Amino acid sequence: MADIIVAIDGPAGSGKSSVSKAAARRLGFDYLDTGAAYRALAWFVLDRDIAPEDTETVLSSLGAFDYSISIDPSEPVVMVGETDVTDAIREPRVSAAVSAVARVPEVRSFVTSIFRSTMDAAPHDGIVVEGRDITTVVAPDAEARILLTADEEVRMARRSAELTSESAADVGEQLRSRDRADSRVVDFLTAADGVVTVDSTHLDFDQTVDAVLEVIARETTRTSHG
Ligand SMILES: Nc1ncnc2c1ncn2[C@@H]1O[C@H](COP(=O)(O)OP(=O)(O)O)[C@@H](O)[C@H]1O
Ligand SMILES: Nc1ccn([C@@H]2O[C@H](COP(=O)(O)OP(=O)(O)O)[C@@H](O)[C@H]2O)c(=O)n1
Repeated sequence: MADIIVAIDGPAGSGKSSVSKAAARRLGFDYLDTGAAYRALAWFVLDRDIAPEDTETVLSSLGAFDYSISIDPSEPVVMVGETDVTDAIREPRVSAAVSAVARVPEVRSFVTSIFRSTMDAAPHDGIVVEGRDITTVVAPDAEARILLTADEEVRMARRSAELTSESAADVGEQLRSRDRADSRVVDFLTAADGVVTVDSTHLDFDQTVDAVLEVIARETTRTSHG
């Protein structure tokens, strides 16, 4: 198991995956994107023509959900069975379905146990794990726990700047409504006790990575001294 666990939570578009990947690469750590599991399950459910809101059928499909993800920060590959779904899980139809499956407590405990096994099997000294409930539920004892935030307009602008066929207004509205739905299930907008907030509203990408690395260095020194 990795000696150092870095837990990072935050809302959509706050920079969790890009910043976590860059920090993991700099530290020689593994990287686990937990949102990818919820997205892959939403993809799987849609692929089987199951309505994402049909909780009973979603739960009965979990036994057939054969999920795997690479934890190399330079090459994240997401598989469901033999299908590479790395790109497909980012499609708007999957983003629109994901909150409905993620709100189900049995789904959350199912994927959380996958995350814990992945963390246990991680080969490097440390692993950066990012999502919505990592600092509070998945790894509350992590050596470093960070809430990555940025003002809503800034997050929407960053997401809209990505290559997409959708208008900025559509991207913004989808992001807002997903955050609204998700925040009814997990509080990822306020830092729990012991969680350090990094607000990237006025930081560029490199400055944000540096700020996160500083918190990791400080917290891991502190925890190793008891
Ligand atoms: N501090 C920053 N300044 C500018 N752009 C950023 C910053 N942090 C992240 N980004 C960009 O914002 C977009 C959203 O980041 P991403 O890592 O996908 O967020 P999340 O995983 O939280 O949804 C990406 O295009 C990323 O490169
Ligand atoms: N730890 C997590 C991670 C993601 N999720 C769910 O998975 C969805 C996709 O997560 P993501 O991290 O890929 O989303 P973005 O912030 O990258 O847009 C979220 O909208 C949540 O519904 C969750 O419930 N708990």
